[in-house]
Amino acid sequence: MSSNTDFVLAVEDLTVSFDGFKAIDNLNLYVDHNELRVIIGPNGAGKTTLLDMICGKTKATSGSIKFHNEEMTALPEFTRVRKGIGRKFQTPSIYENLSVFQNLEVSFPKGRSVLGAVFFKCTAEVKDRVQAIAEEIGLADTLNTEAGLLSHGQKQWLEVGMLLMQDPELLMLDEPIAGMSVREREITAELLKKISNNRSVIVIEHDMEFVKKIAQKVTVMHQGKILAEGSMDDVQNNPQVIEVYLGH
Ligand SMILES: Nc1ncnc2c1ncn2[C@@H]1O[C@H](COP(=O)(O)OP(=O)(O)OP(=O)(O)O)[C@@H](O)[C@H]1O
Repeated sequence: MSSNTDFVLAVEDLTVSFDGFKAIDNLNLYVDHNELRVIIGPNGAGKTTLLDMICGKTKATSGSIKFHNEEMTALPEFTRVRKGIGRKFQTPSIYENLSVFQNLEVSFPKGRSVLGAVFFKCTAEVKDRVQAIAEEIGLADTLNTEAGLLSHGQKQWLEVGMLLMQDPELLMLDEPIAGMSVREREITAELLKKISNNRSVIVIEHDMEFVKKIAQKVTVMHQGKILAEGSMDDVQNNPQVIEVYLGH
């Protein structure tokens, strides 16, 4: 299949092998503008590896990753970030000793380094941006709180906010609700729906209750390939999906 310029992300014939083992095997994936895509599949299916390859952490053995029709495979991770690919890892990387405000402030593209932030002049533009993002992630009332004092869920939302400060067009999250309470999961579902109103979001998730809450289109991976793709109903009723994943 040839690349399609209408997609935010077009992954084609993507393969990575580790000592001959193909963790991603000739995979094609297309993500639309403002789409919230959920990727599910058994352990070892290659979900995390796929996100690692899109963000540039893992190099492809072969194949293509196009972001806005621009080939990404040869670009380093930081260049992909600059171009608008944001990735949230499972372990939070917030600065515990800085306030919520400061964490967001240092994530603004111009003042990204922590050292730089000490001397960083807080312009009105940055302040407005911090305020808007803090409201979006539900932390507007905790701007002066030290990040280390936040609840687990709040820390995760702060990290999402730090990524949003860079205004990514594609945001990828790996198991965003791990360790969260029921209430925090509900808030996270709403947050993900909200942020996908004006950007594309890819979420890897194992918790099917959560997937049902947020899913538009679901991609099921198995052995480095796509096993099925479609609505929640489609994939839930797919016998192959039940066999390799949902039936367990
Ligand atoms: N750097 C690497 N070197 C060798 N093998 C790797 C490497 N990274 C991943 N793998 C292997 O590739 C396969 C896919 O792993 P991956 O973590 O992407 O799966 P996953 O679908 O995210 O699983 P989980 O749901 O458990 O997180 C696994 O068999 C894993 O051991």
